[in-house]
Amino acid sequence: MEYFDYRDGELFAEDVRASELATRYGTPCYVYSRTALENRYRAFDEALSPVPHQVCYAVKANSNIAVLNVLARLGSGFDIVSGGELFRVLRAGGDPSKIVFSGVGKTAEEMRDALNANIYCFNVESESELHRLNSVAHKRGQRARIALRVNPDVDAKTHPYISTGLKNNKFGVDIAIAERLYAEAAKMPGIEIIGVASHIGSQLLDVQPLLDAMDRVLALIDRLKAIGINLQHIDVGGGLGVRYNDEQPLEPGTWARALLPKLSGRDLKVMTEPGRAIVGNAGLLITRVETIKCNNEKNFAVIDAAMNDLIRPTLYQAWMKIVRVNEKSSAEVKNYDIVGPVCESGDWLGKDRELALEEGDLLAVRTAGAYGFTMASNYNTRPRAVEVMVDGERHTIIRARETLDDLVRGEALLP
Ligand SMILES: Cc1ncc(COP(=O)(O)O)c(C=O)c1O
Ligand SMILES: N[C@@H](CCCC[NH3+])C(=O)O
Repeated sequence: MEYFDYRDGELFAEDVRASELATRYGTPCYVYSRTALENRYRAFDEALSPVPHQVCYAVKANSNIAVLNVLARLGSGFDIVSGGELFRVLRAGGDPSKIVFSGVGKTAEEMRDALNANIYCFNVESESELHRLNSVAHKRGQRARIALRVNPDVDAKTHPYISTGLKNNKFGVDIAIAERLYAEAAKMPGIEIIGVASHIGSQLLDVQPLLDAMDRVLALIDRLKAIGINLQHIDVGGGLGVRYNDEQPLEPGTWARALLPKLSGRDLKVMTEPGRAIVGNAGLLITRVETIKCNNEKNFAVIDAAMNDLIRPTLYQAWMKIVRVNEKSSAEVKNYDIVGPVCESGDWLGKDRELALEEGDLLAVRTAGAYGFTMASNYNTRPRAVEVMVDGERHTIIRARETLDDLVRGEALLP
């Protein structure tokens, strides 16, 4: 199902004209579809329905509290990586008993906050973290429920910046030492072992690396059983990709049908942490062409969105689809680099795009719901964009555009 589709040549977000949103809220403007979010969450929930499971949406992909709230209402849990994300989930009405806390550098303060909230599980990523968590929890007279996030050393075949399950990545505990660490954890007074986790990378299109990782994790689970450590859950991570261009994404149903048979006969709850696959195609970024210019026979369309709004193209050389909001144009089709106003040559959202453009035209960057706004910055003292949620014919601001005062908040002149 398409949530952002053309009707009579005009791009709609659900039942609202994208041009109406641009006029009403200004540009650049992130727009999310509530129906898309809900349907994508349900696709994961239903795919895992044959087994006890919990979908924990990865907050980093899009952490707006309205997005989190829509998912929390459907029963979603959350995968967090910071005290800030914990705060957001709680503010959004998320259930702490469905929170898993990943991340390689949890501070003692973050651990205390998460213990205070009584989250479901810490995904421990190093030996040092295990000792720190034990000591923080024990001092409070608590036991922290943990899974070790193991690094299974499989190649997820994705961009090196978003691959996380290889030996040379900083994530997780080397699976070769996991058994020893579990045995040590079993003796720690501040630790209760409940599971195991792995997450091998993002924008995965092939199920095989996920199956390979699972085989290694299941072998570990068997070794642990042999030494008397029985786990309650396996967290298979997130990472399913979406279609930016012509990729064939791995659908939740296909993924689950490949994964679940491996678990038959095992009494394990399945946890998963999808981010991009839930929000990626639930969002787009509307932007306006400010200036058309030609340098040395190269055409540039300078838009009012920039690398500070959407850094994926320049950071990962990610190809993101850029379309006209109004398909019709009397302008000549030319080859453009679509660039922002930021003072960096790397400030581009698309290169070599064949488009008919005039100054003032509206464009939309598709599949911008994941790792879009959450990676935005204020570089060049640019206020971050407004975020809007559409639900049928309704539309609401879920984050106001930043003001100039917002940008200097907390700064001070010398006395
Ligand atoms: C531990 C963990 N879980 C879940 C995710 C979500 O990944 P994705 O958005 O690719 O589903 C990430 C990010 O890659 C992660 O590091
Ligand atoms: N930010 C990355 C994904 C990061 C995954 C985090 N573990 C992207 O936009 O593709």
